[in-house]
Amino acid sequence: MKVLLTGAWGQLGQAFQELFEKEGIHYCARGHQELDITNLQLLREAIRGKGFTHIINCAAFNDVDGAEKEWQKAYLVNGIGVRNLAIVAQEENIELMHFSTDYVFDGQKGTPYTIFDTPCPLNRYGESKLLGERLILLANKWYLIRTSWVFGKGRNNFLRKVLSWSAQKDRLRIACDEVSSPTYANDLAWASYLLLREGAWGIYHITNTPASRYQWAEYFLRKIGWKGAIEPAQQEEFSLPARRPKFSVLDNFGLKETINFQMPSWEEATERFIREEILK
Ligand SMILES: NC(=O)C1=CN([C@@H]2O[C@H](COP(=O)(O)OP(=O)(O)OC[C@H]3O[C@@H](n4cnc5c(N)ncnc54)[C@H](OP(=O)(O)O)[C@@H]3O)[C@@H](O)[C@H]2O)C=CC1
Ligand SMILES: Cc1cn([C@H]2C[C@H](O)[C@@H](COP(=O)(O)OP(=O)(O)O[C@H]3O[C@@H](C)C(=O)[C@@H](O)[C@H]3O)O2)c(=O)[nH]c1=O
Repeated sequence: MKVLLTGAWGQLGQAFQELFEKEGIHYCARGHQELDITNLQLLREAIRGKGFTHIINCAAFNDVDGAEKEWQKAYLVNGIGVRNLAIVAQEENIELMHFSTDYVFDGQKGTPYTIFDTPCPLNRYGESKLLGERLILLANKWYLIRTSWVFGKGRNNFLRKVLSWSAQKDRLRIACDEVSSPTYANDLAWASYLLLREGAWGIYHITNTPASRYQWAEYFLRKIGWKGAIEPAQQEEFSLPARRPKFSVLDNFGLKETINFQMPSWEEATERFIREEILK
C-alpha cells in the first residue's frame, strides 16, 4: 500500500498521518501549498508513475457560512477538485477515498439518515459536497464516506470555538435544537483505514454517537472544569448566513457489517480529545 494524502494538514489529514506513522504505512502527505487539487495538470504530474495504490482526499473548503457568498470557491474545491482526483485515479488505476458531510441532508427526515437516503442540501457548502459525491463516481474504485461535526487537531472545530467563547464570556448560549453526531478525527481515520485494508469500496456513514450542540458543549466545558453558565438556545438566535439542518444524524449501518468495528460514543471520544489535544 502506498498512499497519497491530499489536504494533509487539516484535522483528518493529520489524524491519518499519525495513524500511518503508527501502522508503518508508506504514505506521501501533501498540503494545499504543495498540491492544489483544483489543478488537474499538477495532479497528473504529482501522481503519474509514482506507484500510489490509494489516494485519500482530506482537502476541502469547509467554511459553511463563507460558502454562501464564495460558492464558486466551494464548488471548485469540493466538486471540481474531487472530479480531478477521480480522473487521475481512473487513469492510473488507483483507489480513491473521499469524505462528505451530513449537510447534504436537509434535516427534515426526523430519524437518522442511512446510505439509502436522497440528499437535499440546505446550503451552498452542502451543494458543493453533493457535487463531489456525484463526481467521485468517475473513479473506478471509490470510497465515499459521509461524516459530521469533525473535531481533531487544529483550531477550526466546534469545541475549539466553544473553548474560545468560554475564555471571553462567563455565560454561553448554545443551540439545543441542532442534533447530529460529533466525530473524532482519530476514530474516523481508523475506521476508514479498516475499510481501505478490507478493500470494501462503496458508500458509508462514519460518526460517533448523536448529541445536540448544547449537550456536547456542556459535557466538554464541564470536563475541562469551566465554571461559567451554559444556557440552551435556539439555532435561529444566531442569524448565521447559512441555513443548517436541525437533525442530521447519520446511521452507520454498513460499517460494522463490513469491518466489525463499532464507533465509540461521543462522550468517550470527547474525553480522549481533551486528553490528547487540550491538556497535552
Ligand atoms: N470539519 C467538519 O466538521 C466536517 C468535515 N467533513 C469533511 O471531512 C473532510 C476532512 O475535513 P477536515 O479535516 O475537518 O477539514 P479541514 O478544514 O481541517 O482541512 C481541510 C484541508 O484542505 C486544505 N485545502 C483547501 N483547499 C485545498 C485545495 N484546493 N487543494 C488542496 N488542499 C486544500 C486546507 O488547507 P488550507 O487551510 O491551507 O486551505 C486544509 O488543510 C472534508 O472533506 C470535509 O468536508 C465532513 C463533515 C464534517
Ligand atoms: C455563535 C454560536 C453558534 N452556536 C451554534 C449554532 C450554529 O449552527 C453552530 C455553528 O457551529 P460551527 O460553525 O462549528 O458549525 P459548522 O461549521 O456549520 O459545522 C459544520 O461544518 C461542516 C464542515 C460540516 O460538514 C458539518 O458536519 C458541521 O461540522 O454553532 C451556538 O450554539 N452558540 C453560539 O454562540
